[in-house]
Order: sequence, then structure tokens, then C-alpha cells
Amino acid sequence: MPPDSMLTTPDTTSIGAQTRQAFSLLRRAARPDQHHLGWAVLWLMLAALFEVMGPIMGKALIDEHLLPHHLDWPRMALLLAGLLLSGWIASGLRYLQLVRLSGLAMRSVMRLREMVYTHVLLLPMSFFDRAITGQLVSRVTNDTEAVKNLYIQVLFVILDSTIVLVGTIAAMAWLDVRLMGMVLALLPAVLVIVFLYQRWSAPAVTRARALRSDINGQMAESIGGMSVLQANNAQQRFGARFAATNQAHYTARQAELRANAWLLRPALDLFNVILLAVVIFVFGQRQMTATEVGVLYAFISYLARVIEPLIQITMQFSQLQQAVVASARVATLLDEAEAKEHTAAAIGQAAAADQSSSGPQPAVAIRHLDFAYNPGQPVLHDLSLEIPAGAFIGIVGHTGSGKSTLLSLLLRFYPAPHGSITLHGVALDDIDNERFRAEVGLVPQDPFLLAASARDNIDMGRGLTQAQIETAARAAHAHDFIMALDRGYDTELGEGGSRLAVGQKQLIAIARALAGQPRILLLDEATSHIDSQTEQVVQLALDELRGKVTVIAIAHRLSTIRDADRIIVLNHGRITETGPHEALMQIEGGLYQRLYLLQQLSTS
Ligand SMILES: Nc1ncnc2c1ncn2[C@@H]1O[C@H](COP(=O)(O)OP(=O)(O)OP(=O)(O)O)[C@@H](O)[C@H]1O
Repeated sequence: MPPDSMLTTPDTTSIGAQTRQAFSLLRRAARPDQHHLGWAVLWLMLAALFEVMGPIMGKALIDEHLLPHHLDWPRMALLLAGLLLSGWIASGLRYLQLVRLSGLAMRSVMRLREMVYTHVLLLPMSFFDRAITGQLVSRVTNDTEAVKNLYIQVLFVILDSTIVLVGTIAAMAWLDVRLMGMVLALLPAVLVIVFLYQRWSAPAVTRARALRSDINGQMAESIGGMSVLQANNAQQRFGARFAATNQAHYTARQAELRANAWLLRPALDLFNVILLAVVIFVFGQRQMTATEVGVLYAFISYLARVIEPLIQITMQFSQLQQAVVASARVATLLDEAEAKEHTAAAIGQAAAADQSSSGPQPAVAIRHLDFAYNPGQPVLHDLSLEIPAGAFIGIVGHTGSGKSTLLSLLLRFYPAPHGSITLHGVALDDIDNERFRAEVGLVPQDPFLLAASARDNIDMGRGLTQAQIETAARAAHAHDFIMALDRGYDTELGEGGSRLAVGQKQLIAIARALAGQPRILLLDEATSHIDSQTEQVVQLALDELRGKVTVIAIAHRLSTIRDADRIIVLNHGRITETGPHEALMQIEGGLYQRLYLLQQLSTS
């Protein structure tokens, strides 16, 4: 499966299935606003009625008053006012419905974005291994925006144009069925013209769209890598590359406009003239009576009202297609199975198990654990391990030996199909989400700070008190440097914590983990990117947790875990050595001894 196939609607999905998927999603998103749709149809029908009433009043004015010189002024004034006002009223009503449907579209997109975002938050980690961030963000922003177009442009324009078209054809039929039949027979030419236009302009439209996303991509890339870009003095080269893409985009847009100016409009105008000529010719063939003049006037007025909606409807089809594909992609993402739910019912079981368990339970017990990301490529083999509560455990091993994988399994990021993991005697799967997150804290290698204040970064939306936040910050030895910032805990840390040094970010991440008062603290190479002085601060913080919190620390820097109660050495997914530092150093030629001596050598 290609990496992005989770996110794109598979090609095998037929357009019919995609359309069904898209419209069922639209219905779901618009459900609370459904009544607006009904009202919009009613009001648009009324607007269409006003629209077709105008020429009928014009006809009455000509046929009943002007030609027979029957100058009934009050009635003539009424008809004239009706003729002028009907168009305005129709436009006014139509505008109000556009506002109504735009509101519906905005609210639906808002709901859809919320649905997609909250759904993405609940997806299992295995999904993100395959997902491409840019595409995922695009689902939440661009694709939902395309859905908005579906509502506003497609729904409104198609609805409005169809109602006007049907109303006008009905009025024409009422005036002269035969002539209406002739106009109707000629109308498919509009479809042919619009179809040809779309074929002609399609390459330019596609090119312009691709170049627009190139422009966005280049901007994002340059801003993201600004330090590398400036350090390499690449501003000019990047500027030139951007200018070229921008120029290509302009050219593509020009080509699109040329297709419109040279083909669509002239062809439609010509067709309009032909239609007009046909109508006048047919009338010319007849013995023109006074009443025919009014009908002729009404017919000529109606022609524009038939052609324009038809153009509008046809022009929406490519939009419709794009929007359907975008909506189907959103629907596919929403169909992704969420991570296994750990329900409240499980709390009962967990609590019961906790209480029924006799004697002190190990903080972590792993039995015969096997794991593979991809079938046939095992990463962990028959791992068994018991970690007593309050212990400080270090995990070391070569890169790719499975250390982070083991932490991911302890964090429930992936289900382990073989073997078992229990925390304080309760199977991992039986622990309710909230309790699990309170029980286990993580300090990742990359601290991941939000563009928010120091307080918010420690709190992470948990609603902790200032006292709790400060206690955690003190425990992580972060309090002093936070207080030294210009606004203390309220200091905004900038995007990704850009205002802090790497070591300080790591201390905030430790404070964040400790603020949840976890019974088990996992550290995934939390000291690899920090200086020795900050490492000592981290070590001090870990020492102070000894006996109170079970600490499991992966460390490339062996000095971090030198004082651990027990060090576990992983090699190709197997535990090959285990024991305290001194004991492992006694194993002649052992992996730990070699790793340690190698590091001593490189730091001396
Ligand atoms: N999400 C993933 N999907 C597929 N394979 C993965 C994934 N994450 C890790 N692996 C593979 O699993 C093996 C163990 O990786 P893991 O990250 O657990 O090793 P590690 O010991 O933590 O390495 P490092 O010290 O470099 O972080 C590696 O072969 C790696 O390529």
C-alpha cells in the first residue's frame, strides 16, 4: 500500500460511490441546518416567480395598452412598476437566500472541520506512521473548504438556476408552446459550447491549481528551513525559484482567462444572437397580430433567463466533481477506525483487579511480548520483564534495537498481539483512558512545546492549579529559569518553544509529565540533545523521584542511567543483559561494557 493511500480515495472507488459518500457526509454536516434548505428552495421558487412575472407584465403593457392605444394610466403605471420591481424583488430574494445558504455552508464546514480534527485525534498511532502530515492538514483545511464550495456554488447556483430555468420554460410554454419547443431544441448547443470550453481550459486550470500548491509548498518549506536557507546564503536561488513558479502560475491563469475570453463568451454571444434571430424569424413567418408583439417581447426577455442559468449549471459540473472527490476524501478519513476505546466499564474491572490483587504488584510486568510493525519483520522477541514500583530502570541498546518500540507499547500506541503487559497488576487494555494518562507520563526525545505560555505548556489543558504547576516545575528544576523569564509562567514561549534553549525545553517537558503526578514516568532519550550541565539537572530531578515514581529511561547517553537500579540491554529486540551498572561492566565483552567504553572514549 503506498504511504498516502490511507488519505486519498482509492481510484477503485467509482464516481457513483464517491458521490454517495460525499452527499451523505454533506447531509450529516448540514443536519442541524436542514430547515434552512427547505426555506431556501421555497424562497428561490418565489424569486423565480417574480423573475418570470416581469416579461408577462411587459407583454400585458404592450398588448393591452400601448398597441391598442388603450391608455388606462393607473393600470399602466401598475404594470410598469410591476415590470421594474419584479426583477429587483427577485434579485433581493435571491441575495437573501445566498446569505442563508452561505451561513449554512460556513456552519457545515465548521462542523466538518471539528468532526475531522477530533476524529484525527482519536486515530491510532499506526495511522500516523503511514499518514503524510501535509496531506492530513489539507484534509482538514482545503478539502473541507472544497465542501463549502459544494454548498455555496454548486448547491446554490444549481438550485437557483434550475428553478429559474424551469419557471422560464413553463412561462414560455404558457405563451407559445411551439416556440418554446424550438428554443428547447436549440438549447443543448449551450451544453456543447460549455463542454468544449471546459475541455480547452482544463489543462490550464489543472496547471494553475498544481502551481498554486507549489507556491504554498515553497513558502512553507522556506519558512520552515529559514536558518538552513540563510546559513547557506540561498536566498537568491530560492527567490528566483519562487519567481519562476509564480510566473508560471500567472501564465496558466492567463491561459484560463483567454479560453474564457476567446471561446466561451463569443460563442455564447453568437448563440444568443442565433436564438434571437430564430425567434424573430418564426414571428416574421406569422401574420403578426397585436398580441404577437407582446409575446415576442416576452420571449426575447426570457431567452437570457434560459441561457444564463444553463451556463451556470454546466459550469458547476467541474466544481461539483472536484468537491465530490474532496468530500469523499474527507469521508474516507472519517471512516478510518479510531483507536480502541478504553471505556468507563473497564475502570470497574481495573479497580476490582487492583483491589483483588494480593500483595504489592510490580509497576510493570511484561510477559512473552512479541511485536512487529509489519508482518514478518519482528522488532521485539519474547520479551519478559518485571519492574518493581518506584524503581529507576535504564534501557540501552544499539539504534534500531527496539527501545522506542517498547515504550510505544507501554504507552498503548500499538496493540501487542502476542504476550501481555500489566501496570500495577492490571492488564494494559483494561485501564480506562483517563486513569491510564494519569498513571503514565512521557518525556519524549523532542519536547514538542506549544506556541503558548510556560504555564499552558505544563498544564496542557488539564486545568491544574498554579500550585500544582509550580510543584511540577520545581521537581523538574524548571521553576528558577521560568521565573527569570520576563513574565514568569505567563511568558509566551514562541512557536515550538523557540524562546528557550533545548535543555530548558526538555525541563518544561519533564515538568509537564510530572504535573500529572504519574506513578510511571517514561523518558525517551530525554537527554540526548542537552548539554552536560542540564543533564546533571535532569539527573538530579530523576534522583529526587527515586522510590516515589517508577522511572523507565531510554538513554543513548549512558551517564543518564549509570545510577539506575537496573539497566536493561536490548539487542535486536531481545534482552541480552540486565543488572546494575557495575554488574554489567563486569561482563567481559558484553554489549553494555562495549557501549560504555566507547562513549568514555569519545568524550575523553
Ligand atoms: N512506525 C514504525 N513502522 C515500522 N517500523 C518501525 C517503526 N518504528 C520503528 N520501526 C522499526 O523498528 C525497529 C526498532 O525501532 P525503534 O525505534 O524501536 O529502535 P530504537 O532502539 O528506539 O532506535 P533509536 O535508538 O535509533 O531510537 C527498527 O528497525 C525500525 O526501523
